[in-house]
Amino acid sequence: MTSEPLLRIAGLSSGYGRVGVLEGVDLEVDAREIVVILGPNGAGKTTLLNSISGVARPTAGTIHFEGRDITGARPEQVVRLGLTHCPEGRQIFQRLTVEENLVAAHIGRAGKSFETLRSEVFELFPVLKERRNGMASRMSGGQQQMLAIGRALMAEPKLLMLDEPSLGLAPKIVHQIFRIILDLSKTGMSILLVEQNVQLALECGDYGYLLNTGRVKLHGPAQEMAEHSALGEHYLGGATEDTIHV
Ligand SMILES: Nc1ncnc2c1ncn2[C@@H]1O[C@H](COP(=O)(O)OP(=O)(O)OP(=O)(O)O)[C@@H](O)[C@H]1O
Repeated sequence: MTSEPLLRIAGLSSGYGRVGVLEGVDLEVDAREIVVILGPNGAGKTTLLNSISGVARPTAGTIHFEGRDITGARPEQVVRLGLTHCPEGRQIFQRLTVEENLVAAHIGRAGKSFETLRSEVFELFPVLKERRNGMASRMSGGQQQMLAIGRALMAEPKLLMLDEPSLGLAPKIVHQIFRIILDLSKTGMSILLVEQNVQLALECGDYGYLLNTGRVKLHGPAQEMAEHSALGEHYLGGATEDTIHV
């Protein structure tokens, strides 16, 4: 018997108001898995995360999390179920301190206290502990990204959705962020990762999906995706019509 995936998306169409973006997207994330979503600008990657987290409204299809139908659920309901979205662009409170940012992100979802969660975040990102009383706006881009991930972790996610965590960061910091993603996965957390850094994302991930013009164009185990010639074609605009399962 095959077990139910942690997240199961079937035939999802979604967008903003009358603007349709996604069409017929099928995607699954298993427990402890790192699933990577790739695709050129405007492909619909962020819209997919927004649809799961309740920011964009699905117009067709279903989203199940731990077997529960969450299609069209509100963001605060989704996060309470253990699905946390760390959005693109490090959306942190610039005028609050590191500590205050973490306090504001704590929703008291499950069993762990604020202090325990904060210690876990500080262990993962020692620099946040060092700068706990410093203003977020005074930190570097990499440190702000760490704080954004730290904030997401304060909600105790079972599935963490990360939207382009490496965007605009120096290579050394990017590697550090990917190392953290792997470490989080080892703790049993599932990760849904949107990335423009294709090579690194597929090295780190278990399974990949390529989106283009709101549809899944290619999907398969990360290693096989990395070797697939169609991956480059989609980035260069030579899209094929059907979904390829590698
Ligand atoms: N709030 C919005 N209202 C209307 N249209 C939107 C909104 N946000 C995004 N779009 C449109 O939806 C389409 C997909 O955008 P989306 O941000 O999901 O793509 P993406 O793959 O994440 O791209 P990028 O890598 O550039 O962030 C684009 O055509 C974009 O203009």
